[in-house]
Amino acid sequence: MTTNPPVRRLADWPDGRLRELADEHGTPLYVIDPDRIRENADRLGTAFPEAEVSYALKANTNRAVLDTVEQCGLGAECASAGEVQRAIDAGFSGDRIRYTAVNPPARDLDHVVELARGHEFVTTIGALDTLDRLRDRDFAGHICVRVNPGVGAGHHAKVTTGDAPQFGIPYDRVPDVCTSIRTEMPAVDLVGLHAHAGSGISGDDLSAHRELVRRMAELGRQVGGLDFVAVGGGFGVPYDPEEPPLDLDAVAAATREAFDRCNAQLAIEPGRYLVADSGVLLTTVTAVKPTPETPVVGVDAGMTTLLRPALYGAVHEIHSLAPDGDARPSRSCLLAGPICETADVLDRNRSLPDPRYGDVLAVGNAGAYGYEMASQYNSRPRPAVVSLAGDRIARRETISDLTRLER
Ligand SMILES: Cc1ncc(COP(=O)(O)O)c(C=O)c1O
Ligand SMILES: N[C@@H](CCCC[NH3+])C(=O)O
Repeated sequence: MTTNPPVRRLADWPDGRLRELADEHGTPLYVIDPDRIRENADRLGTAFPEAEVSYALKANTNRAVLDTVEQCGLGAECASAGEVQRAIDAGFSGDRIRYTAVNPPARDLDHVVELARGHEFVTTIGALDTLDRLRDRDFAGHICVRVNPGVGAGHHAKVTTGDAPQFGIPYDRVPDVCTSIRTEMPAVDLVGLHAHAGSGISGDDLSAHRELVRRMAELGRQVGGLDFVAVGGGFGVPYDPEEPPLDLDAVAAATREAFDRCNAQLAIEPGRYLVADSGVLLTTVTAVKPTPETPVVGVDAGMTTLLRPALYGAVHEIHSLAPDGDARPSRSCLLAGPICETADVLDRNRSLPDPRYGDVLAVGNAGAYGYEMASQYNSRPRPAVVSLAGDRIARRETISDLTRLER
């Protein structure tokens, strides 16, 4: 059974403290609560006691986040040489790191092969020629094969990976590929299989998750002699306040049942589930423009701060932190950021206590794929990140940072 609340909604954050942080550090500002990451890690560990749980770094690579995850004893699933380096720097030992190479650039392989000599982590290949490229670099070590399971799931087609051809070796070819690795490549040790259905799995699409796990267990039995079979991450969190939280015990039960009779260890690699509700984004109202239809409310966080609404049409919970908000009438508004793109809209129809210039708004579930996908487009410096306790865990970029890399 789970031991702590399965979701932290925006209303559970301390408004007064968020206002203080906005005053002290300015906005846009990401606020991260490491305690919530620990609670999420505990809940995963309780639901999946038999599994090796690795954090998918791509959700949030801030060093304070990685330190917290490392202290929780989880592993690190890395998508690039940069993420492997970050994991090592944060103290993850090689046996807790897995590098999942997706069409890896040569520079990534150079760096990773060098790191693997000292740290002996597992490298997951999604194409046979990646193995040839590793051998060209005298790679010797642990290999895992990424499978394209032909089963996808996710909150949006853009993040549904299990049936996308660019990820993994087609399911039916995997046994032969594993045989040739074992017979023709003595320097590498095949230790696992891996697949990932996609990101943002909700209670409704558990059937896809179950089918992926079933297929992977079958493959694990067929290939045999493996240390682990990884069935990916993708556990969703409710962005809509009305949506119930993912029933983690039900996901674990479905996984266990489908993984039946596979001798290898079950491995999972959630990103979003660990960090999404550990973070909020604070943004300030910079303009209120009456229009004949929905009034436009300008805010200082745009698609360069939080890309998810523009990229996926994602809808995040948004609250006003105005101290007198309860006394104001509600108004529907279009919340737009400061970027010269029509897509730069946080929400087209959001009801808020009559927004006024200077109000601070809080955006929920911003701990995953928020800061991580921020950019400097329109020459907007990236925001600061602070912990709920007030530690500055990433400084705000300045205008001079924008040209730091240029001659
Ligand atoms: C290979 C792999 N593992 C793990 C994850 C983590 O996904 P999520 O953050 O949805 O748990 C992803 C992202 O979708 C991924 O591509
Ligand atoms: N960036 C996506 C998740 C992608 C996961 C990467 N495989 C999101 O914000 O929902």
